Amino acid sequence: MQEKGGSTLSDDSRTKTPHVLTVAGSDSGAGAGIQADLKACAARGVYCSTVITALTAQNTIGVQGASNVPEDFVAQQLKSVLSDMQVDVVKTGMLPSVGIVKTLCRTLREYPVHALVVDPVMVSTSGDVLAGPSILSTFREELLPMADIITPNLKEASALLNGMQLETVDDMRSAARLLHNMGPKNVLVKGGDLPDSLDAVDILYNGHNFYELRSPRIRTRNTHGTGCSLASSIAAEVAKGYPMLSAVKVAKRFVETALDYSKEIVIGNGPQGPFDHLLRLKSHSQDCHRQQPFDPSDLFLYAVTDSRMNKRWGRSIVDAVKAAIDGGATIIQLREKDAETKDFLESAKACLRICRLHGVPLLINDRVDVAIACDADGVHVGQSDMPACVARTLLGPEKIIGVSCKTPEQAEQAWVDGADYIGCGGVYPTNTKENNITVGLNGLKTVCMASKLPVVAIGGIGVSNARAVMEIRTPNLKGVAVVSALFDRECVQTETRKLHEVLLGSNIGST
Ligand SMILES: Cc1ncc(COP(=O)(O)OP(=O)(O)O)c(N)n1
Ligand SMILES: Cc1ncsc1CCOP(=O)(O)O
Ligand SMILES: [Mg+2]
Repeated sequence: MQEKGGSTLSDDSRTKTPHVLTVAGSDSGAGAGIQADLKACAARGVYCSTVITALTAQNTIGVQGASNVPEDFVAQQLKSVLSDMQVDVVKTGMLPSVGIVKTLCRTLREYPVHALVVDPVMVSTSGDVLAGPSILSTFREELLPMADIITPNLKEASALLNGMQLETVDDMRSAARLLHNMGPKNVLVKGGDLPDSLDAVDILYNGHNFYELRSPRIRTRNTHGTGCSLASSIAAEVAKGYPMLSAVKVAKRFVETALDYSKEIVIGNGPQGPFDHLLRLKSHSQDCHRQQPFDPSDLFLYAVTDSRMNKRWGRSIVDAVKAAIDGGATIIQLREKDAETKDFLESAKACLRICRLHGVPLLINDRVDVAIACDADGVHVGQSDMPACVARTLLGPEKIIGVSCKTPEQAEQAWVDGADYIGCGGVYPTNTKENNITVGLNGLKTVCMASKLPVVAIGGIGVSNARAVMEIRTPNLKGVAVVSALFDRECVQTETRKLHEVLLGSNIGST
């Protein structure tokens, strides 16, 4: 690894960030090329710098135009990055001229890196030529011998082997051996285009062993950029320090997961769409998305379910949630301490559909994993649950996070951790939560005054005392959270409605 660089910090004061430099062409449609490399590296948690070799005008239909970057400007970009930025792995994609390949090889000799991943891009997935045959001999003589791995598809392997026919897995093994003789340490021949195969088969050869890497073929239109993404994901794993076989396996699993996730996304009108590296774009029907960012007035009447109570009264969680919403609940928390994870997830998905239809946010108590799995609107965590800052990292910036707090210090920490609201209590004694210390109205007031976040009061609250709670009248107190007074009753809807009226009568939520 090269050590050149201009930092004034001493080495032991720095944490090394894994860094991939991609040397490739720009794809205006952002499915492949530099753009795919950036997304793949971001998804794999690795920094990615970029040297652009060509600009292409392309979309899901094909490549409409290409313009090479002048060789000396490619050289300048390479030098800028490699002389300063502690690159671990260089990954190459579209190298459109002999001059650019030679420039790259020369610069890598001057600034050696830990590993070189070569995706010998020649033809785009749409069939357009991105690097002509004139380049083949320079690839063979200069670039391939420097590579730690090359990742040709069948067409590229065949072109590098003077048109050798590749139709079977045995052919792929022979090709891998012949390509290995050209100098790269590892060869991954990708068999995605192999005819008559149910599985996708790739062959990895390291000069000693063949590895046949099989996975189910994913039927999707959205495969544009898979080659670039696989190569940059391999580069990312190698940059993290993984050995080549592990890097290839993890990279393949990542690309397959992303392809499978993106099977149905629709971008562009052409035959080959891009896929979603960050696993975020899958379309949910309009009514399935929470429309609004968190609104503190949602805390007005906060219904918190309890599986034991619902069981006692012979109703499902879904029925309980429906009834609470019909009675006027403004936010729901599923607090299912006894449920099996699988059942909890199923119930959560069903409740989420109802909540989304009514525009009521649904949070999950304690279980960040369940919240992620069902795409709930957020979580509520206590002082001994997953820290809110960790939940925030896992859930992302848009989800709602509530934290239980009994003191101003805890409220301050919740704010620092990126929470959206705090739940303060038990205000009154409760049988719903064992060994829970009661803070009383004074404790509630102290926390509300100190908190930078909106507050919902919880613990022993019902129709008879909700008004007294709200009458502490601090601007931060936005509502009450209630379990037994709603769910340990015969008719959830009636009890919720009564509480709703009391709260409206106390005229809060408007402050
Ligand atoms: C709105 C609200 N406030 C407080 C709590 C209590 O959370 P926690 O302290 O984690 O206790 P459990 O509910 O997990 O027993 C809450 N659930 N909701
Ligand atoms: C979960 C929780 N956290 C503090 S008190 C409490 C229980 C609230 O239940 P109830 O509304 O039945 O008193
Ligand atoms: Mg908890």
